[in-house]
Amino acid sequence: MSVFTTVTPQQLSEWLKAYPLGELLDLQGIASGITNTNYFVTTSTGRYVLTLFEANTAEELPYFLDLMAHLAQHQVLCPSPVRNIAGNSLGELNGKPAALVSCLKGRSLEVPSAVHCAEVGRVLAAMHIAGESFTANMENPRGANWRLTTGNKLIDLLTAQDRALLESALSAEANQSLDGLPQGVIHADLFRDNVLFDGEQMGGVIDFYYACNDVLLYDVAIAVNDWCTNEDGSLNAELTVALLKAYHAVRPLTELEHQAWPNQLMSAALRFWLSRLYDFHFPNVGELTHAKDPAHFQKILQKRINEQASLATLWV
Ligand SMILES: Nc1ncnc2c1ncn2[C@@H]1O[C@H](COP(=O)(O)OP(=O)(O)OP(=O)(O)O)[C@@H](O)[C@H]1O
Ligand SMILES: N[C@@H](CCO)C(=O)O
Repeated sequence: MSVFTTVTPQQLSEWLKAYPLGELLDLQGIASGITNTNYFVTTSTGRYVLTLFEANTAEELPYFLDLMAHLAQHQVLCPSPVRNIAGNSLGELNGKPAALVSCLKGRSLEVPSAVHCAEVGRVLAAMHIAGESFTANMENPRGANWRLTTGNKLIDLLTAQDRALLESALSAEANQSLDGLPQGVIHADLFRDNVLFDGEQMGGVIDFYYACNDVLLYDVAIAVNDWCTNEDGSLNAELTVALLKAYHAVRPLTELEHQAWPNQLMSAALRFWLSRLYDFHFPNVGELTHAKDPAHFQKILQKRINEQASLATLWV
């Protein structure tokens, strides 16, 4: 269930007096999502999504809301935050930071086709290009330093096999050079549950709350590891090439990026294995987010390490 903080129609009608959105017609809690409270809101001017932020503080949120506004202004398919009459897109409702954004069409997919993967590649490249003119900066909270310190916190809790896997991933990270790889604003969590599709038509990308500055190819690797992976953790060649080709058509990938591709796939798998392991071993009492299965990313990481040589052949 994803209404952690209840909002009544009366409370929302009162709150909406600060917004140029007309009269409240309907309010429906959204069942999916695991971190925040989300509602579909219909007013006399349209349909919106209301989010009450359960994890982020009011100080952290302007970067993400400003980024979404910037990307939407640059025709990237993503929610556009609604400003209130005073010009603010971040407010407070029932004690939580709260924002209204435009409602996108569609729903998330579990089993994408090559057409869907190509759409994801295209929108990701468009996002990376539009991000070039976004001036605010955010260090990656799950970047290489975090991966190293988190790996060190976890290592003694792992089985011998997992410890060996972690050691080889961390040592591959320490030996890779990121020099010359294009950097910029990345989404950093472009999984299937963060993209909405209406048939083959993309509604847009949601959930920008891990966005930050980092290597652009790393963002592509995060998406490929989720969108283009077979049951056994190996890469699906057709889906991978579809995503990469569509991306390349919008932002051409370089030879240096080709060389870095196997390692970036490995780093992206390591990041999510570690965050899932961390949530499993150190559950945050009182936090609403539910731990996801670390074994899924253990399998993907193992494949990315075992198949380094063949990964380079899946390219544009
Ligand atoms: N702008 C939007 N337009 C349409 N639907 C949206 C929008 N934002 C969110 N949703 C719907 O709400 C659901 C929950 O949103 P989301 O996945 O962002 O939840 P969360 O709890 O905030 O984050 P997460 O579950 O990733 O931790 C989505 O699956 C989608 O169906
Ligand atoms: N997409 C992440 C959770 C949100 O960051 C995962 O699947 O582990």
